[in-house]
Amino acid sequence: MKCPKCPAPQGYTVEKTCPNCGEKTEEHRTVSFVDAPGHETLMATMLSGAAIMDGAVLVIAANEECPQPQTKEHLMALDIIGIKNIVIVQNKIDLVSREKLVENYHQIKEFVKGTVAENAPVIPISAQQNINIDILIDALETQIPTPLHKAGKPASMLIARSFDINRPGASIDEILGGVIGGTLTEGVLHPGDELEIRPGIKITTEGSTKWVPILTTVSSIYAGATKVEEATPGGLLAVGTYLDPTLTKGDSLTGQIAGIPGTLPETRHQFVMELHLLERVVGVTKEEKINEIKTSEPLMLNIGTATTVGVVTSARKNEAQVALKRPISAAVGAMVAISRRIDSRWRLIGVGVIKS
Ligand SMILES: Nc1nc2c(ncn2[C@@H]2O[C@H](COP(=O)(O)OP(=O)(O)OP(=O)(O)O)[C@@H](O)[C@H]2O)c(=O)[nH]1
Repeated sequence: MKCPKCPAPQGYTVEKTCPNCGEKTEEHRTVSFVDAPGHETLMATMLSGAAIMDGAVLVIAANEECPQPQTKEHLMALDIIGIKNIVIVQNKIDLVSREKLVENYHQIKEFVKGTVAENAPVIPISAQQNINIDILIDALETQIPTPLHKAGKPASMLIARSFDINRPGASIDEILGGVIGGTLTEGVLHPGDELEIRPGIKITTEGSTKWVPILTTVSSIYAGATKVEEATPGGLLAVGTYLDPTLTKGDSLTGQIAGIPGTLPETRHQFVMELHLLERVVGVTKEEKINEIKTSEPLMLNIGTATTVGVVTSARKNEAQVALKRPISAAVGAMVAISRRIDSRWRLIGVGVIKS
């Protein structure tokens, strides 16, 4: 929300009235946040979220040495996935002296040198004490613009969640079918639009298996708690459909793509990707060199919101072919985050670009 009278940054507020002058605020922009995982969580969560992000806030604690292994891993992921709109937050400034703060700032600048975050602004804040949050919002506003350019294409949505129940408090006419949650990567979506979902459902008959795309119609759209008549790229949506709720139950459609029928990328059970491997494994105390990808090794692959395991069927220096355990719908040129199992955890080792 923004106050029409007070200039930014004091004008931003979550309140319906401006805390500064009492004027009624106006809705300025809807923003959704995807949290990155804590120490024990797999990188997949962060990588699958990364595909739908327009920008990133890299939070660094001012009272710790920078970089921490996890921070390194996350910056590397942003770098290779190609998220360029970044704001660095130097948090917990209430816990350190001015000298320590400056020292930590120089560590941050040294750490991001030569990376995608090299020129990102560093905003010192205290989340707990509510210091400089308005300045941070201002920085987000300029560094991460609303992705208007994506709206002029056929609607395509990456599905991050799917549910068998409607939102609590939904009216009776809305309780119709399964709900899919995610974000539009392109295009504009309205209630009443037809939707195709790919790869769809797995059907096994007489020992043979095939994946069949699902067709449905949008019944309602929510952006956060607000029912909307039009959804555009940016922000997380809950899209009501007329699907049998058993099809959307328990995140069963997570990783699939929904869009205007006939415009979605083909379903792939295997593909060849061009490889861009990192030099070293990041995020482990001893940074090991990354060896070449070998035939028969299993890899965890993140494409959009999909996570699948692929077994390498042939490998050359800059190229690998993988057979997928679970098919995906993805276009040529789509980015694949590649992880390898190292010391019982999946670790990011590079990216691939789908060739065929
Ligand atoms: N003093 C101080 N403490 C803070 C500040 N921000 C967060 N904390 C504390 O730091 C701790 C960790 O905060 P979280 O929000 O859980 O951090 P996180 O990065 O999500 O942690 P993970 O679960 O590991 O991802 C909590 O105890 C917070 O109260 C701050 O600005 N100042």
